[in-house]
Amino acid sequence: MTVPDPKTNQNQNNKVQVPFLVSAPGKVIIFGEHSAVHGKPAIAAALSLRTYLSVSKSESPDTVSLIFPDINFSKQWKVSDFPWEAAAKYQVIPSNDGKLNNSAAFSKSSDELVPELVSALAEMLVTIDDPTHYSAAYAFVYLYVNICNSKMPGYTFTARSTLPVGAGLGSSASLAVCLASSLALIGGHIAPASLSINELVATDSPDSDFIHSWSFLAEKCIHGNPSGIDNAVACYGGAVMFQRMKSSVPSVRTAMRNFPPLKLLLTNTKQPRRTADLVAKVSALVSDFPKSSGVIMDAIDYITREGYKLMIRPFFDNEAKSRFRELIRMNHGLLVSLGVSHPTLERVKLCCDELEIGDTKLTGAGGGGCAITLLRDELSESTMKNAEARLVSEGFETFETTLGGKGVGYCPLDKAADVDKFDLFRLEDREEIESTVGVGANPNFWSFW
Ligand SMILES: Nc1ncnc2c1ncn2[C@@H]1O[C@H](COP(=O)(O)OP(=O)(O)OP(=O)(O)O)[C@@H](O)[C@H]1O
Ligand SMILES: C[C@@](O)(CCO)CC(=O)[O-]
Ligand SMILES: [Mg+2]
Repeated sequence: MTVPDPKTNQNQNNKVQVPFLVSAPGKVIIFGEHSAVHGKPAIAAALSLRTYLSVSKSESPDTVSLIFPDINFSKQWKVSDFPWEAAAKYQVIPSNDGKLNNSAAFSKSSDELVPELVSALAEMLVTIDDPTHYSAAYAFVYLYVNICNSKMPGYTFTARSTLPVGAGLGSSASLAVCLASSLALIGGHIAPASLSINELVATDSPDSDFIHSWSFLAEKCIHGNPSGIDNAVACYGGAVMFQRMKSSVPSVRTAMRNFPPLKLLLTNTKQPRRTADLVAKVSALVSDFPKSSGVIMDAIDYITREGYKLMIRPFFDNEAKSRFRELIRMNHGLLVSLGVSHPTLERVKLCCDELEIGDTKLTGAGGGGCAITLLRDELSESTMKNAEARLVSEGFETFETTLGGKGVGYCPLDKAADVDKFDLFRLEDREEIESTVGVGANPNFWSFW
């Protein structure tokens, strides 16, 4: 983490030049969604589908603007509308000797939202009725007052995803990581990223840890009670085994460097749902039926650990693959018993079972959203084409993606011409976003923390 000038709260070295872009990946949970919230381990990997966010100076210097076309939402505030005084009591501002002058607040704010600040921010959000809009704006204003300050000029934040939003692939966490990284850059708390796509990171950097801790709070604004797995993957990338610990003990995140090349089909049911509702539903079940639901959570725990053992074997051979598919099938059944499947997800599963292409489970919070099918090896191209055509004819959408990619990234927009060319708002669709700014199609534009 860099040390900002205490007067301006801006880092003098490596100061970011506006405009710029940041980006973070979505994720797929292989085992352990929902049980992860209740302290069990889960396994997830970063997707090549990502969220992109641009920061530019607002036309009017005292206006902060959000432009979120994927959810049909835009909003403006005046810089002076933000509750800076309330924020100052809890804000973490590193002093120039590099120590946190409010370290108690830092450790508190790094895993809990500050209730006084939440109520001070409520007034800025009163006119927003739609929960989708509300949660995205809430995450933004919470981070903005904590990470930025009243002396900074107004900026415009535009976000676009190549991920389906609210469909189980971690769109909220990838937005949370984009917000945390962009605000940390303009607040002068971190330096622009410098690692190229092929450089390996031996240990987490303080800058990525800073982004990670604030993205967790943004996820809290969106989800209520996240385990932290989604924003950890969106921030650090790769594949992980993750376990949330009891409060005050940090979560355990074990990078899985030899993640086997899984052949997955991703199917979006297009059934809308909110992770916040599904997490609350499972928590209610846990408190109504602690013993029965506890046994289900324990079974998912064993499945995840069995899956982990198979995945870290030096050879992910045919025997490992067939055991792995059994685990996928069992994990889905247990999620059904927790009440988080949906008729559309069951239709995807039925379709894949009938076509005998592999084993299917819901991924992410369920209730709609996406399913993953771990495909059998020997499937021909025409079998796969027919299967995808059948899923599409039933109203679903299939995705091709690769697993285990990079975490949060940064792309400077040096020339004025870049600003028009990379105007996220104007880009037509996922394909155009990917081909114009995408990390996959343009790896040389991007650096990573
Ligand atoms: N591109 C985006 N633009 C604006 N807001 C977004 C975007 N992506 C995600 N969000 C915010 O995140 C919310 C969706 O988060 P939610 O956790 O319900 O689904 P998810 O993250 O896609 O799935 P899961 O949590 O199961 O992986 C949206 O309602 C919106 O508030
Ligand atoms: C449902 C859940 O387990 C995964 C959502 O992607 C919630 C979480 O872990 O935060
Ligand atoms: Mg989410």
